Amino acid sequence: MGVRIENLTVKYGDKTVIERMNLDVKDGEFFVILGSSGSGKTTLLRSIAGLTEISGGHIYIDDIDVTDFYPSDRNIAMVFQNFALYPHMTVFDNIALNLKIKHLPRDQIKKRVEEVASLLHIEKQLKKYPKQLSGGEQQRVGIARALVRDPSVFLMDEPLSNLDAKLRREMLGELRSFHERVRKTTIYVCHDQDEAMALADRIMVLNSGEPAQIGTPDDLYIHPTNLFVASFIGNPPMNLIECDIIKDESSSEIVLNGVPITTVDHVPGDHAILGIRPEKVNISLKNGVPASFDYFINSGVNVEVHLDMNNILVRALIPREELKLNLRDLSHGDAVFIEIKPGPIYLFSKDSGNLITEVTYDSARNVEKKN
Ligand SMILES: Nc1ncnc2c1ncn2[C@@H]1O[C@H](COP(=O)(O)OP(=O)(O)OP(=O)(O)O)[C@@H](O)[C@H]1O
Repeated sequence: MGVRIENLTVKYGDKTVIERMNLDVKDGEFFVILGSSGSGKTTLLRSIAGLTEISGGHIYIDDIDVTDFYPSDRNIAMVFQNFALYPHMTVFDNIALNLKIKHLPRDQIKKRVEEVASLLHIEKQLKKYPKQLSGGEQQRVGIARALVRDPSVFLMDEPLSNLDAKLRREMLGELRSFHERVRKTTIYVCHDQDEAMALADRIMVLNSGEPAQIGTPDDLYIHPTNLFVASFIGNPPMNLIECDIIKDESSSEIVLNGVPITTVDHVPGDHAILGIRPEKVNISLKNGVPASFDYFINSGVNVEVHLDMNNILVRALIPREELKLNLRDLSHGDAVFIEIKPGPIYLFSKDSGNLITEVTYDSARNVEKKN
């Protein structure tokens, strides 16, 4: 059950966008395909829908090989970023259209349309025509038109991207709540990591048509396996700073800006990229790795402090109540120290970008100020 992709290859002319991709989306899973513009998200989704011709491989929906099926025979419902409502039909008729085509009994159609309309808070708009609705309401009608059906799979391509920030937030909650209730396999394409983290059971991060990592939002956030995912997931993004590796016979010491941070099992090379989440960085006037204060941004619950370490920006995200010093006493360029809080830190290869090791940093061994 669910959706299975085997050795999928998609080409446009002689340009290969997806090459021999394998993917298993479980039955009832909310699966998000996340990637930047041009990474192949839409191509992948349209291939599953049967709207893009594929050059090789197989696509299974509910264990049926649908590779040669027409889109209309794949039992899917799609929501696009740009969709057209029928202007001469009421909202009710727009939503009911697919059910009428299937000749469902009238009372059942009415019940289903009203349920979905209520879920998306457009129950008062059912008698109106599309042009009497705001952009956000029209978008909800487009989504309702897909949700009202009972397909094997929902395929959604950036359905919220035309909405303003507040509506988008609301709709994220509604889509997730709908999914909790129906548990229908959903494949959802977006480029926004906050949206992906909010919705997904699992996320695939796409990098130039290739899966960079597949996992739960927590997997990707806590255990990124490469620099691409580490820098893509997280807001503000993970600090990625070049460090030195000083070796003795049995172990390697990670040294940041001249200050030893921690010892790890032997790792290759003399340099690596150290990854530290901004929420694991604190600012101190006494202990830690030398840096200079740049500026801070107050975002309510947290304060985001920008620090400079040899021309590299290091962000600290500090809960306001944990702040031990008054940031307004600091001026641009003042010497401060970066303290690392207990928790995971990451070492990535400078060459391949792959994770070398993940270490649980222990503050008991916190670095001392060097004189
Ligand atoms: N019909 C087409 N003909 C030729 N090249 C195409 C076609 N559609 C997409 N491409 C190319 O394939 C690559 C992947 O495009 P795709 O639209 O799948 O990316 P995407 O991740 O969905 O991007 P976006 O977020 O901008 O929609 C891009 O380099 C794009 O230029």
